[in-house]
Amino acid sequence: MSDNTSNNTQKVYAEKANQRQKIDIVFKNIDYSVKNKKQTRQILKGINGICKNSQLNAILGSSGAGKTSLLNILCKRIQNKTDQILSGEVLANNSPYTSNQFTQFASYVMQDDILLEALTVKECLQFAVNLKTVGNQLQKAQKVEEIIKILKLERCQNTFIGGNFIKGISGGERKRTSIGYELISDPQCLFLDEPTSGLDSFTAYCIVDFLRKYAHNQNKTVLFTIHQPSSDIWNMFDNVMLMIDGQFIYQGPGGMNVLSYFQSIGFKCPLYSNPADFLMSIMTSEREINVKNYDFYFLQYNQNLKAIVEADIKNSVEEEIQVYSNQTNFRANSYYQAAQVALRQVKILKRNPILFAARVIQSVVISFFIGLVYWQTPGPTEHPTQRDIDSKNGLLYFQVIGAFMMALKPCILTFPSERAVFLREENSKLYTVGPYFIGKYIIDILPCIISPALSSIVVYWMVGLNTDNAGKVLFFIFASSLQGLSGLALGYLGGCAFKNAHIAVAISPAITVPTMLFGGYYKNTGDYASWIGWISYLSPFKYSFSALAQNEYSYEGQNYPQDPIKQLNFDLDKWQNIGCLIGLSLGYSLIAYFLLSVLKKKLQ
Ligand SMILES: Nc1ncnc2c1ncn2[C@@H]1O[C@H](COP(=O)(O)OP(=O)(O)OP(=O)(O)O)[C@@H](O)[C@H]1O
Repeated sequence: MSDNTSNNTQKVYAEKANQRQKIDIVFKNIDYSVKNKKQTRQILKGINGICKNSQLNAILGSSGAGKTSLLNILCKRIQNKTDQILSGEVLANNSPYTSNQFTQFASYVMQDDILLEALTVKECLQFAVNLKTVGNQLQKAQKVEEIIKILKLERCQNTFIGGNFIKGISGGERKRTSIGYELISDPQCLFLDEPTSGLDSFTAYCIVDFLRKYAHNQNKTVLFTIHQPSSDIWNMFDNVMLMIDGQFIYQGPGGMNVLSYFQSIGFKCPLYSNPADFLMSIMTSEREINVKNYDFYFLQYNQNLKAIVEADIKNSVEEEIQVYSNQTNFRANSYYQAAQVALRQVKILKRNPILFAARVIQSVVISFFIGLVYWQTPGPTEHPTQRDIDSKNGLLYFQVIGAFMMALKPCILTFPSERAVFLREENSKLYTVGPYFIGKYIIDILPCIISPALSSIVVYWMVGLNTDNAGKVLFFIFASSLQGLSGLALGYLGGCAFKNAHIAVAISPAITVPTMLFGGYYKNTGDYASWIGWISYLSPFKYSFSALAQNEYSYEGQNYPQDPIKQLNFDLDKWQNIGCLIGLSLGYSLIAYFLLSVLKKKLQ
């Protein structure tokens, strides 16, 4: 970015900053414990503190000290529950806030950069701008440009985020994109969990430098946890909190002040040491001598610093937070949210043409082989034997399984990874569950319909199925496509229920195999034991097999002497089966939607 542009951007922000409200975040007597079957473990032990506006506030501490827990509590990600006991007060300008209110004045950049790999940096930011800001397309595009410039993402703005399948941007660029995502709503407070982890020292410096300017020039409150900052980064902190074992041993101005304090209590930093390294060396629980000193640190903190922190808390800003009353925080309507999610899903589909083509080619090739195996199976006018009818039943059931599996597998494999993106975006209030679900579902339907439709056409003509009228062919395609949708619905259900794709894939046969067994092909529908036969009503295979069989076996002229429909013992006509299939798919989709809603609540 040229210096001129940078200066102009800074000027605009400085002007805006004068009109913005300052927010101090205060926490009092925070006690946090987690319970498991065996024990209760206290993670934060009655701590008080303040994160001042217009300052860069950093939390440092030994591993497992409770830094992320504190951050999560301030960001309202941890609530009081049976296995998590939380007490104390968290205040913004001296008022408590809810998780929803938090998103109106603050944003949280989590440690993991959860972004969709098939989108470019610019598209990611554009998506967030569309859903989080008001204005016309031009203004929104300008906002994206602005964020890209501020975060120095110009060079990689059109590069894919990347991941397992697509080569993408670097770790530092990912982190800056994640920060950009949260900056879109121009929050007054920004919380970040280890924003420099895994980055080289220069990239880490650039990120902290940006955060410092952001806090200073725009009166923002910035708080983050950090491990092993370099001396350059250390010198940028305005306010430092040092934490050990759920308690503070220092809280106050950064830089030399911290070292002076520790020198005053008998711990002098060697002349050429990095201050952060020195502090870590006296805090880490790996050294026995440190652990012995912990009580001394706590005592000194209580005697020398606690009162100062409490005085700071008393003097913190008390003005009522304006965003609550101004309603400046924008949220797009549900239709717009669904449309944006759908458009993004189209992009993702288009970015994976090989995957899409593979699905189509696979279904055509498999259908071709099915066609060869069942080539011109005799119809009612060709003196069919019982074996011919059995073969045709096999073909119809195979068609039903194929349509189902081709929709289920890709969905169950990809949904768990997109679930993390959903949770992050939902928590950032980009959209609600309903519009997300509908927007994604509408687009995911397309490949699930196209593959069975193509496969139906190939199979139909090669096998020589019922050609009484065009309606028969169309019905076959329609029923096969609907069966694909039921596979998609069960795929969503599995994907929503399990966090990990491997677990979802491993467990899915536990649902699909029983429903397959009760589809009416492997055992006659009239022969199931009554205590277990009810499972057949939950089987999409039963309805689609029955619909296809009734479509096939009802000829206008001469019919099969054996009456295959009677043999199969189906009790519903073909349209009733279609109705049940639609109902079942909707039911599975609703359960998936419900699971997604529960999941969302869990994260908050
Ligand atoms: N929900 C939980 N259940 C059980 N233990 C937990 C839970 N949350 C946190 N802990 C434990 O509490 C301690 C503090 O965790 P936290 O993530 O806050 O530490 P941290 O200071 O951020 O550590 P690090 O720097 O290593 O990330 C850890 O020992 C962690 O294992």
